[in-house]
Amino acid sequence: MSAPPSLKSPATAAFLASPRLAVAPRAAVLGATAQPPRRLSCSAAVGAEARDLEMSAPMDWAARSVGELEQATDLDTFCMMALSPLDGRYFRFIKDLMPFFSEFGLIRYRVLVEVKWLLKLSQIPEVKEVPPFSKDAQLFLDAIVQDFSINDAKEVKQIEKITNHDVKAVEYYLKQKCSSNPEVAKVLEFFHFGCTSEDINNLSHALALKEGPASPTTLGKEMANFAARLSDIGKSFSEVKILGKFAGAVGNYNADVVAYPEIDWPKMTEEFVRSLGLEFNPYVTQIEPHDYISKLFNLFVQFNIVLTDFDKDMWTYISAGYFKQIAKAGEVGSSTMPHKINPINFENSEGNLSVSNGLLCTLSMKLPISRLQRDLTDSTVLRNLGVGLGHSLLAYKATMQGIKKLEVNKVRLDEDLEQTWEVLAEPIQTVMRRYGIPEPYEKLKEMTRGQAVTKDSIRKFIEGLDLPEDAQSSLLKLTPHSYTGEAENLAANIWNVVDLKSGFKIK
Ligand SMILES: O=C(O)C[C@H](Nc1ncnc2c1ncn2[C@@H]1O[C@H](COP(=O)(O)O)[C@@H](O)[C@H]1O)C(=O)O
Repeated sequence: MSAPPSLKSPATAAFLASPRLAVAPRAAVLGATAQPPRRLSCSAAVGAEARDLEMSAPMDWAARSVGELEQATDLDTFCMMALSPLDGRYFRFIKDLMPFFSEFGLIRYRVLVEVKWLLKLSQIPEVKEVPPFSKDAQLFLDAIVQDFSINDAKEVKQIEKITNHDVKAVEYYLKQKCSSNPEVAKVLEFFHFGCTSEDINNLSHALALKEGPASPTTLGKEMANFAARLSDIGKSFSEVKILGKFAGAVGNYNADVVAYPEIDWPKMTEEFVRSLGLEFNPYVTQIEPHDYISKLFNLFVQFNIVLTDFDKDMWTYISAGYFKQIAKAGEVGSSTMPHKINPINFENSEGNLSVSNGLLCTLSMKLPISRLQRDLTDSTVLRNLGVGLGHSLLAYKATMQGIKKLEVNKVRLDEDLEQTWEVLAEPIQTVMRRYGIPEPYEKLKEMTRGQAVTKDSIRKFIEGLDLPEDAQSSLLKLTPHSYTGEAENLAANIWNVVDLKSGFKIK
């Protein structure tokens, strides 16, 4: 790779012109393969005789598999070897998040912000050194963002190997890329003008969060209580403002003000941040303080806690037989019990919600803390935004999949209700209180204690009560099946509180 043409300092140019970081030959990296496998020995006493067991150290197969991975060009090999289950086993469920939260995504957003900032500068009359671009030059710059590919991101990574500064690498990449356009080539030094890296980074992360999180809809229409709880939290997502800063290295526009004192920088940068569709945070240090990410993730955590409660209830209903799971031909429930269909989707969801909340809590507790102007601890931590959200997305998909497989087991529900006539003790007692019959609770206790409560025993008890005729006849009509109060109406009216259209939008 040649040095970016815009680099004027001889020292920097010489540094950049120096050979690329030497990549160690594969054999050296995998040095272990070249050596004979180490032997581990241990003693084991078996009865009276003790003998040495010799085991091959795992280095040979491990190194071989890393070698295969390094040579691989197919997705299956990468998935097979991924350390994170999100990137491997569950790749197909969360791949939609990857363009936003991967290394590629971050680089692409940085390119977008740098290009848009150059375009913004060209529209500020006081910045005469960057005159408005012609239509062609604008199209050229837009195309850099629109057509930005994984190969382009790889070019940026090559530059980063030399700079060891990931944001600077993007700036050099753009300078290199734009040197072929005569109009843009004249203003290359205005890429990253007046910016600190964090001006670019915070907007990139904010855009990823704004465009990336999936929008789960309501879960379980018939589960009205959960739908209402989840929807209530869901509405709060839209109240979190995704914020951006662009105020330079200490949050005061120091360098910008010296270069162009006549410009109203807070106003100009607010316009810029808003033009990206983000809210503006004027009170910042070198970094946007990340409080909004904390708020957002705390909401995800709360949402995930309710969903965990839902998953556990569904698991319990299934195990009680209230729901059947529709079997899919070819699928195996248990390797040893052929009849079994486990509630694996709800279990997968519960597990991933737990992993997700662990990560989201860590992120939300860590990110708002940075020493003085900033420390760089957030840089590496922020690379995990997508991991936390990825486990959530995986869980939401698993719950949805679980719900799709369910079938209400009416026979089982009827059986259960038929055996629980004692539930009518509550309404009978309440009607007795209303009509002033003394000691209603005690009388029912006496009737139900130590005896099976049946349809007949309940009927006999009601007939023996001194109640107005209509109250008595409505009690006689009551069955465990019909003792459901307003449940049906409440379930039907759930759409008054659950708004599927705007429930989960993030501003
Ligand atoms: O505008 C600036 O750069 C100001 C500078 N602060 C920095 N701001 C943002 N990024 C910086 C900063 N410093 C380093 N780096 C680069 O961040 C990268 C950190 O890598 P990782 O820990 O893997 O996330 C890694 O690429 C680092 O090189 C300061 O002097 O305070």
